[in-house]
Amino acid sequence: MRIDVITLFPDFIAQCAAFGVTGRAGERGLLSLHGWNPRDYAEGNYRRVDERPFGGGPGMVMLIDPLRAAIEAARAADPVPAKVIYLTPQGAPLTQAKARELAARERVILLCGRYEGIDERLIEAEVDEELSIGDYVLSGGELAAAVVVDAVARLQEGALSDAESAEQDSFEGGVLDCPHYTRPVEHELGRVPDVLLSGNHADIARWRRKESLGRTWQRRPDLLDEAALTQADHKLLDEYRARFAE
Ligand SMILES: NC(=O)c1ccc(NC2CCCC2)nc1
Repeated sequence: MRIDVITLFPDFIAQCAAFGVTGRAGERGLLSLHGWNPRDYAEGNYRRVDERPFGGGPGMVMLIDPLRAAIEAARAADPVPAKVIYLTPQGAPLTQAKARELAARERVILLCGRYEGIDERLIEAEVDEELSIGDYVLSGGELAAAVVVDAVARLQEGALSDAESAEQDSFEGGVLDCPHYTRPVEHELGRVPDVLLSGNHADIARWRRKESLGRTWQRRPDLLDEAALTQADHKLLDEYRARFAE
């Protein structure tokens, strides 16, 4: 997968993707990341990329032309067509399902704004989708872009070893992850649940599913409504809830 990022701070994105799973995905040729700086396409002595907003008000707005030229340069760098995604609080929420959809694409161009945002005419003309990583405001779209890069990189085939498999992801199947334990079995903070030591894989899978469902019920009941629960799931959830009825 190829990701082009339009940003005033290309090094920022390169650094975010240089470590761990994203770094390894790059080394394995599973993901290629390219930064395009609108300032390289800005004209005039000061190479302006922003200007004051019409209608007054605080802050600055990013100019159309440097952004448009950077997007065109990114498009021209590879024959594969790419959708342009603008990271903004006004965007659709990024979910694991959306991450999987993006991870299946050959190319994506991520557009990062700064200041108060970008001229609306550029959004209308060049942006295919607007995405938000959460309901809060950041000083730039770069952190949101880095989150998207991470979420799609780990989903590239071969990015995660079997031990790290994305199949058991939190939100996989729309429910939260179960608790995880490792050695030592006994610790001053407590003991590992016996079922996980039993070697009985059916019991372990059942316990993990029950914990995932139970935690989702407790912490994110909104997700539970969306998740397609089987009859067996409902039984597990009843068992989990029974703990609190006593
Ligand atoms: N929640 C988010 O995904 C998000 C994205 C961009 C942003 N700030 C950018 C947007 C235009 C100027 C700064 N803040 C928040």
